[in-house]
Amino acid sequence: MTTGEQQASLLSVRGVTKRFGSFTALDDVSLDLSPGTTTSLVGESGSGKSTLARVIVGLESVDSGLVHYRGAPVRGRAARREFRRGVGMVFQDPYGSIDPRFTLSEVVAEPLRAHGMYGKDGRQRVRDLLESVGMGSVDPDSYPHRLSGGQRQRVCIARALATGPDLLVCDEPTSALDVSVQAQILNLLLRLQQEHGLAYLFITHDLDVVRRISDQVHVLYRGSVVEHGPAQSVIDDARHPYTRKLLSAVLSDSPRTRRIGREMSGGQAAAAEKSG
Ligand SMILES: Nc1ncnc2c1ncn2[C@@H]1O[C@H](COP(=O)(O)OP(=O)(O)OP(=O)(O)O)[C@@H](O)[C@H]1O
Repeated sequence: MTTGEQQASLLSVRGVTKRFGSFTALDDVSLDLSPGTTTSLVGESGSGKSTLARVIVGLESVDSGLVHYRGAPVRGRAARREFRRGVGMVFQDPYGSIDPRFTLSEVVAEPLRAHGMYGKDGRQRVRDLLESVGMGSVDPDSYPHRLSGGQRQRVCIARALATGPDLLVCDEPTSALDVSVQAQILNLLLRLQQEHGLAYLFITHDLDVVRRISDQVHVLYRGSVVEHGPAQSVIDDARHPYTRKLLSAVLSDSPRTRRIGREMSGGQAAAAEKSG
């Protein structure tokens, strides 16, 4: 890659290798994320998707390789801090991701406080964030125990957006939710992407969802990227045998994927997003 290409990408992963003991979870992985676009990461269970997501957001160290953010290596204290402010993460399990001892406003305010951004208008900022994820009618001083999975995931998304990131890493953000709620959360993420110009790195097992939301797809197999490219061409014209196998195994036209597809399409999207 040239320096010019590296500057054009919002986030660039270069030659990342990650081992757990003698097991190589990621083997020389590279990928680039462009501003405002969605890149999906697909692969069977254990292929290294979550490990790559964790490496990208700095939750996991690497054995070799480097992550560049906005054209500069994420190295040193100042760069890591800027990176943490610019990159949010949404996890799979909205129950495990929120500490039940804190109120909703405390949960959402946490990254603002960590980055010294709470300030005089912090409370209003938290309200605006909750409003932007469809939680404006919920008391911000209440505790999360009564919230549904979808509502919790909305709070997690508000928290991930608190510092004004330009990239969200979403590790199967809907797979722990009921099918109808999955579509609502996906529609919410799509709306937020449009409103804020967000880039997404989206990990999912659901290739129907990949088809609907992705600009680019990377296919991981045993810790290596075996195929990548525009979503449509990877899905419709997969070159690697593993991708073809994965597609035929997962892209079955199941009732579940058909239903998400219906709920995400057309005019139902806005209505579907409202409750969740
Ligand atoms: N902390 C760890 N210690 C040891 N091995 C680990 C650790 N984290 C992940 N692994 C291993 O690395 C491999 C990749 O795991 P990872 O969770 O990244 O896969 P994945 O593609 O996200 O799978 P899934 O779709 O099931 O979440 C797996 O074999 C896993 O057991």
